[in-house]
Amino acid sequence: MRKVAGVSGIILAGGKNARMGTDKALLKVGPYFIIERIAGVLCTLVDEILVVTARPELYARYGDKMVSDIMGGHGPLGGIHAGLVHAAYPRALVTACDMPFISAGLGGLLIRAAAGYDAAVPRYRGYLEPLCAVYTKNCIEVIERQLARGQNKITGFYDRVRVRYVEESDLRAVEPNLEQVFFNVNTPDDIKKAQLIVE
Ligand SMILES: Nc1nc2c(ncn2[C@@H]2O[C@H](COP(=O)(O)OP(=O)(O)OP(=O)(O)O)[C@@H](O)[C@H]2O)c(=O)[nH]1
Repeated sequence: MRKVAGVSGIILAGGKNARMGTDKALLKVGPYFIIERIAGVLCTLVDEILVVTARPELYARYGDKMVSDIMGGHGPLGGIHAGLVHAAYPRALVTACDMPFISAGLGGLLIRAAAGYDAAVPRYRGYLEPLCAVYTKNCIEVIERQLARGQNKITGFYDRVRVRYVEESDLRAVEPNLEQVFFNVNTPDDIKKAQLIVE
């Protein structure tokens, strides 16, 4: 796959991991840590990788820049905001740090779909997947205003920017196993499921 120039990659790794009880991103699925798998896919697509985390010492080897939330305590949307502010490029492919099976096919499709829009967000089985999506710096200001109102819902600002919703038929054209690519690990049981997939 050819890289689209001028795109950042943002890995959100600032969560509490309460359900897992340990850092999800540093659990292994197959021979690789989850964050290692994600960084391996992102580096085929983007020109820099930012990890948004309060613990840079854990993740330094998986990104070019370690950055912290600027508006902390707002959950993943605070991480998206900080990533966009610190990104060197106007567009960013954003992923959670707990999605072991994200693919270059999906990421590439989202980057291409975002052309002419402020964001590109997949919709799978009727649900948006805002933690595996492309956002541009045009979103920064509206996110700031939303967070300042104490509203942390990731999709809460979508009606104020131009969002390209990437529908299931388009997603399937590049990625037949959508259930797998959007799978995220939250609990010890999820890790067992992920292991079964790679075995
Ligand atoms: N930068 C940043 N990332 C966050 C924050 N909260 C969650 N994330 C990330 O957003 C993604 C989804 O997080 P969740 O699974 O909803 O929450 P979590 O805190 O990781 O896990 P739980 O504590 O079990 O809910 C993961 O990649 C998290 O690391 C935050 O406040 N800041």
